[in-house]
Amino acid sequence: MASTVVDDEKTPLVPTAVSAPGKVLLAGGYLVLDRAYTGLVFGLNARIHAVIQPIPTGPGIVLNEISVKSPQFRHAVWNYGYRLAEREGGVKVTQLRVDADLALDRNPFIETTLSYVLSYITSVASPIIEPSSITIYADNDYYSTPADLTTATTNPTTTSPRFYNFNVPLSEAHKTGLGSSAALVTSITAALLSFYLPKSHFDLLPTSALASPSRRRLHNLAQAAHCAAQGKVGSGFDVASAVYGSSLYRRFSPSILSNHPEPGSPSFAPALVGLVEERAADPSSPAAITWDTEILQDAVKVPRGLRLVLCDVAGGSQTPGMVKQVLAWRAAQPAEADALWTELHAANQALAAELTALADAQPTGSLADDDGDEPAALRPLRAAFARIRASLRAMTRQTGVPIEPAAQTRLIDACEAVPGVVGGVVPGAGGYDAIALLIRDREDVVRALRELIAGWEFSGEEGVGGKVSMLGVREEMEGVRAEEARGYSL
Ligand SMILES: Nc1ncnc2c1ncn2[C@@H]1O[C@H](COP(=O)(O)OP(=O)(O)OP(=O)(O)O)[C@@H](O)[C@H]1O
Ligand SMILES: C[C@@](O)(CCOP(=O)(O)O)CC(=O)O
Repeated sequence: MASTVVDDEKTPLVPTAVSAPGKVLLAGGYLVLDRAYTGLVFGLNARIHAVIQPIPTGPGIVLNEISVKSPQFRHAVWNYGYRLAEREGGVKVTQLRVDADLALDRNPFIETTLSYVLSYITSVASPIIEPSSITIYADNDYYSTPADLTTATTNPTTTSPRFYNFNVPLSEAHKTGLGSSAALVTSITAALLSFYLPKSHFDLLPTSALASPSRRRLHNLAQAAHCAAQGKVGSGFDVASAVYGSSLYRRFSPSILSNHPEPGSPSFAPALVGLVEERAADPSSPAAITWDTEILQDAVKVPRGLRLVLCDVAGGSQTPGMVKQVLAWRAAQPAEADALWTELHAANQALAAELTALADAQPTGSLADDDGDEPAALRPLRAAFARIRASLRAMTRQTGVPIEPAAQTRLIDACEAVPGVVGGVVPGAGGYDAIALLIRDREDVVRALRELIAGWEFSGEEGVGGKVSMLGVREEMEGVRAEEARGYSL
């Protein structure tokens, strides 16, 4: 364990908690990788929470250690030592062994985030980082719930725990695809910045302000850390929605991140500050970087009385492989791809426009109100979903990649036939992972859908099969937010 003797004058650090939402890319999968197009992304009411607190030490001694744990999972403890690297290389973070006999179980998202955020903090504030411990809590819908937990929580004599103890190692948990890594990186980044930096430099309030410089720095830093941990520069819609919540999203130019130095390499720290604060790294470097991300919060709304529903399809798809194949096809067939991309983009825009128009036109009343037949106002929305699905099926046929495969077509068709279901799509990259539905927000509609899904035997063309389950999540407009640090426990 690394230790350093320092001055005993310290500013007291106070326990701090932050949460960031998961996401669903309702429309714009693949297209959003290209700045010419946008994605319609909704934040979800399933959040990842990070609670950070000081580790008490004896007078005059500072341990250079940050410990992170995720108590919902077995053996999910990661301890890190840190030190300033030479030649402005930032903070070097090294995982410490919890037990000499156990192999190191690395968590690249946590390790990379620590090295990015500590490098930034030591560059703009004190070079001394006091030790801390971080606890992660994930809302239950991020992972499929084992049957025994479901049974326990449906038993009327027990109350459902806010955060399940999944009682398996994280590597064995089945993710439901809500963007756990982006919400994790965003909440840890925001927690560290709030904890170590003075309010004058970083303040998460006010919660929604697009113009907030703190939120913008958080976005830039979390995107950089997430891409580095993933080992690739994706569109970043998941981190953007973790920070800003639901929006019509246009990605940043990939070149902003693709040439960034590695942690530990000379000048990593000033380059990172330049990237986060959008100023030239030093007087001799070229112009300042400006993130060209576009986040239109007002262009995304859900009309009163409607809600999103997500269903998890057991089995799942390998998204990275699908993305590679689709992009390779697009490069090989530019004319065909252009036509397809143009039509799908128009269909996606039409859905966003219909949702917003309907939300703005309904300042009172609710589309869930029961006055006999389904409101005629929902017809254009149905048409918008149908148009998107037609394009996604064309994409499936032309690329040969199972974006909306026949098994998903059958499932979405069946859901759309339930009265009160307005429309459905395969979200994100599509495939066998999930479906997203827009429904009238009524008990009877949810019940009918639940019954259909409970009895549904999913059987895909590629041997993918299993059960479908309805998640307990819905859309939420708000992005990252400060939480009350007291009161978190399993
Ligand atoms: N509760 C958690 N505690 C600690 N680390 C976590 C937790 N949840 C996720 N992670 C980290 O995030 C990784 C999963 O990230 P990945 O990008 O593969 O999934 P995702 O973001 O949920 O998926 P998708 O992009 O399909 O929505 C895990 O391997 C782990 O490193
Ligand atoms: C295919 C892509 O556009 C969306 C992938 O979304 P998801 O992980 O399936 O939710 C990739 C990306 O935007 O980075």
